[in-house]
Amino acid sequence: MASAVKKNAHQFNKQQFESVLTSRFFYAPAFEIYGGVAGLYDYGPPGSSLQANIISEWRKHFIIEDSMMELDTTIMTPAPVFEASGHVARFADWMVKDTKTGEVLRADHLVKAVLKSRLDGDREARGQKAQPEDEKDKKKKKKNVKTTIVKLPDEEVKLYEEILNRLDDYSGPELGQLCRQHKIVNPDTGNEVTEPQEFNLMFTSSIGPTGQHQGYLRPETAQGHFLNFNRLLEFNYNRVPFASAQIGRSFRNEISPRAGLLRVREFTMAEIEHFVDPLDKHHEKFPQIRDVILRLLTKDVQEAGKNDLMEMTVGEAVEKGVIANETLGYFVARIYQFLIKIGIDAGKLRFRQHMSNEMAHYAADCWDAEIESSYGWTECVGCADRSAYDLTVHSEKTGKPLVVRQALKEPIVTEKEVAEFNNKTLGKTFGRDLKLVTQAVADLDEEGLLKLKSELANGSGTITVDGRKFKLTPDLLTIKRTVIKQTTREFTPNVIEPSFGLGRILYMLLEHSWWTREEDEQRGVLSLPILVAPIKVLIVPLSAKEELQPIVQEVSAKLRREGVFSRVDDSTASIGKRYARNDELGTPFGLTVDFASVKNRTLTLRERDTTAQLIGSVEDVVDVVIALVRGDMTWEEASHKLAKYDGVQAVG
Ligand SMILES: Nc1ncnc2c1ncn2[C@@H]1O[C@H](COP(=O)(O)OP(=O)(O)OP(=O)(O)O)[C@@H](O)[C@H]1O
Repeated sequence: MASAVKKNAHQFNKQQFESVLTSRFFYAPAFEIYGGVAGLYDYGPPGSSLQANIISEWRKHFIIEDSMMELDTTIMTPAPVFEASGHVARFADWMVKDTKTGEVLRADHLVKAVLKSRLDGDREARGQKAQPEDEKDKKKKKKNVKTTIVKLPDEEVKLYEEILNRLDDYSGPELGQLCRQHKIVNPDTGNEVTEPQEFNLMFTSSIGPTGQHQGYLRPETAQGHFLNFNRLLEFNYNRVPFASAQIGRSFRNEISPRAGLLRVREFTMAEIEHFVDPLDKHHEKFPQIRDVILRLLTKDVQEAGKNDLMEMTVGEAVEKGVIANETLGYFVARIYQFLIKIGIDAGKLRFRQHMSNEMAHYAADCWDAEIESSYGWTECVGCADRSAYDLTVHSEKTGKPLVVRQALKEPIVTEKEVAEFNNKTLGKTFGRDLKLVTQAVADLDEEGLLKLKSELANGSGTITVDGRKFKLTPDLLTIKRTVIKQTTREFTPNVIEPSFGLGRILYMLLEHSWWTREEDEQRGVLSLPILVAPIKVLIVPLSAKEELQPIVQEVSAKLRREGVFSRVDDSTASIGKRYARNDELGTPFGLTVDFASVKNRTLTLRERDTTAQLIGSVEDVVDVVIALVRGDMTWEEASHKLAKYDGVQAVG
């Protein structure tokens, strides 16, 4: 008989949850015994295994499924790369300082926290519920922005709401003006703040012993894909579309990281760059995901100051132009499927479209997978159509073409005016200015060439370069109407970029998986899907007696051989405590080795969420648990398979 999962109905207890994550060493502040550094975390054994399992599934779901080309490019990057990409000029946030203590605050976060707290106070004064906070408001809690229950004038409420909706629009000086206009001060001290200053989030470094080559730690893995574009293209037999993928560390010197794993200074990203013909963004596997239903928060809805989600299939979203094209839609749906597969709660997942003011000028469309947690809604995956921006800027900076040359099925035949130069006479006439003159003629459009042609027919013409006039005569060049047959097409591919932050996803997954037992709210369970659970099977010998050891060894050896990650808990704690501890680690199955195991070769199998138990022979139970871990069998099927042992008693 299937047992039910009995969850405690009480509210999520964040303190209890976070203390379990630390005590079970999912992750913990790095360098703690030296006092720690904000925004740097170390993952312990369960956190590392969980991340490795998420990555393993990510590789299967994206790289293997779509035959992507995997990369591992360097973290240390010379400055010109980020000058070209725009990061040196623009990858920055605005910071302000407390005028007395010097404490550094992110300007937009400060404005948001203070105005939101005033609005919350107003809502309470009006007897309404406060708005749920989002990740960026974490500062508010830490910074003790006390919500004062005061009713505000209606026009002030409207103004604050407008400011909050358009927060991304404000420049640094405008944020400073908002602080002055609305008397926004450091909530911790009541002190005024300085004028906002721009702060680039990249960590700088220098390459080589003399320090003359400036470098940066990459803030994303993407540039490594773009710089290797020509090699990747060749690897793909000079054809698009194709995608490259990379999992690796990125670094951002966040101004004041205060939201646990959600805003850190060093983190693992998994990024895909899908290179596609700008004239053909259809995706051949789109029909496979067409019916995936998504919850979308469109830019139109947000720009109207609302929050309503639209539920529709990806097919419909692309057809109606809500999502810009099939390839972008394909990746949005694949991101959704991945997040659900690893255990993210579908009810706490939405895709939010960037509003016009958030989107980079070159981007065609951009959707963030946002996940809800006790921190509010947080972007965990960005998915953007970045058009031809990245390849174009690197090509311009280096002079190296980053383009696709494609043979045309049908050649394009056109007629146009073409200048033919007589290099001998030109060289004699113009000497060192030869290149300047020929380039200026080559740059003329059809109209310019026709004008010059008629001037030459009348004896001579002139061309002006940088204010200097050069006389051209028919012995120097002729302009002829020529038939041109174009057999290849050259274009810069567009890039669709899904960009995952693994730490954020991992934290969300932990929070969504957490609950406490009805009978005892101190007993927490992490219902991680088997697929990603750090340890799959816990082997628990009932006693420390020697006689149980051979079966413990036998079972763990068999599981090892089958590639099932198990762990023996032979500590002296009671069996209940040992199971409770492993429920907190998210271990889905337990095998109890007791004296009956020795006498009758039986094992007891326990399921984490329901605590249901099944008994059977060592062989059958081990086979069943392997099938369960591989997803080849459900618990229901396991119960049927082991039903023949009903009535067999465990010694416990
Ligand atoms: N400081 C950070 N700590 C942890 N993860 C991060 C951080 N910054 C970005 N990420 C992750 O990398 C992904 C892609 O980065 P992207 O540049 O799109 O983020 P972003 O828009 O700068 O994020 P935010 O606006 O929250 O700072 C994000 O969806 C997120 O999962």
